[in-house]
Amino acid sequence: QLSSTFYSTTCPNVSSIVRGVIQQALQSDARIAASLIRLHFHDCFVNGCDGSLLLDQGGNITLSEKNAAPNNNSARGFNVVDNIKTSLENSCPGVVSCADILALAAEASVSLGGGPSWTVLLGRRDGLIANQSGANTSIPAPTETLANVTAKFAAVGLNITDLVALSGAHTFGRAQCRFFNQRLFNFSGTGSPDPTLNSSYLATLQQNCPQNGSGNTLNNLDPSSPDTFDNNYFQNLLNNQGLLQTDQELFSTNGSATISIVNNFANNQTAFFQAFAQSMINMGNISPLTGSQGEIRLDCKKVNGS
Ligand code: HEM
Ligand SMILES: [Ca+2]
Repeated sequence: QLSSTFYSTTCPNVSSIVRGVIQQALQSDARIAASLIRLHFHDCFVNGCDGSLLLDQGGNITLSEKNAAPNNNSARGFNVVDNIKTSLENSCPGVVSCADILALAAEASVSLGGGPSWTVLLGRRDGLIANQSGANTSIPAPTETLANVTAKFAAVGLNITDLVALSGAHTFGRAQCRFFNQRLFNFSGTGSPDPTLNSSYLATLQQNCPQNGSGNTLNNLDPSSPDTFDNNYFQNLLNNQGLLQTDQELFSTNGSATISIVNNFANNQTAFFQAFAQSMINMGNISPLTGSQGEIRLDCKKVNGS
């Protein structure tokens, strides 16, 4: 059972310390807020929100989550998590878990980006293991069908409103060409691009991600406001300007119950912000370790004593 007051006597300034480090990091990296919220997502979908994503490979950690396909050369921001941890160890030694740092960093990142604030529930403890195969199977891939992605959310207790709201995190941050270039030239062996791609947006993307070009080139997930947390992502979907296949599918899958949710969020930013905050709380509640389970890691990259 998580609680909003978990650190109120042991680390009363925890939220402002987390926020301060992120604010500092944003000065030199406009993308870092997006990168940090993604870490919380990739942590929570694998063994619950237990900081398992943060463990480096080595010693008893034979196969890290960092090295799993959805994270390798993709998940970033680990150095900022370490800076937050160092700052917290200076103020409240041995008290705040790395799993809670990710939950707090996600909220601060959204709010600093112009999005909603919410009360973060706290008291998660850090796990002792990583689950690389779990990361490979439980985190949705951008080429999956909507039915598959929906099933992966349902597997952790999240419904289609959560799926649509949380996909709205693609209102900021970047994606490498390799995650969507299957849409640009020969979609599903048709010899043509994905028909749900807006034609001028398609031309831009083909230019930035040419055939035989580097798959690592970065693109804004939300071309209309790349670093701002707003509802433009949903307006983009209405214009066939979703970057990932899984983004556009939320609106372009015939008969899907997600369509009316996208329409609502595109027309009503307040409704999106409210739903997003609730869905972040729902995601943060996925199977936390509490009480005497796990530990409070002293270094987010390593299990204590290893
Ligand atoms: C619905 C299924 C989802 C899929 C298939 C998906 C897939 C992806 C992919 C492929 C990238 C680009 C990574 C790269 O280029 O290295 C990305 C980036 C991102 N994702 Fe998702 N994602 C999903 C849901 C979510 C959720 C639930 C959140 C958070 C609540 C989220 C937040 C982000 C953010 C903020 C970025 C940009 C990160 C950065 O710039 O470093 N995504 N996602
Ligand atoms: Ca945006």
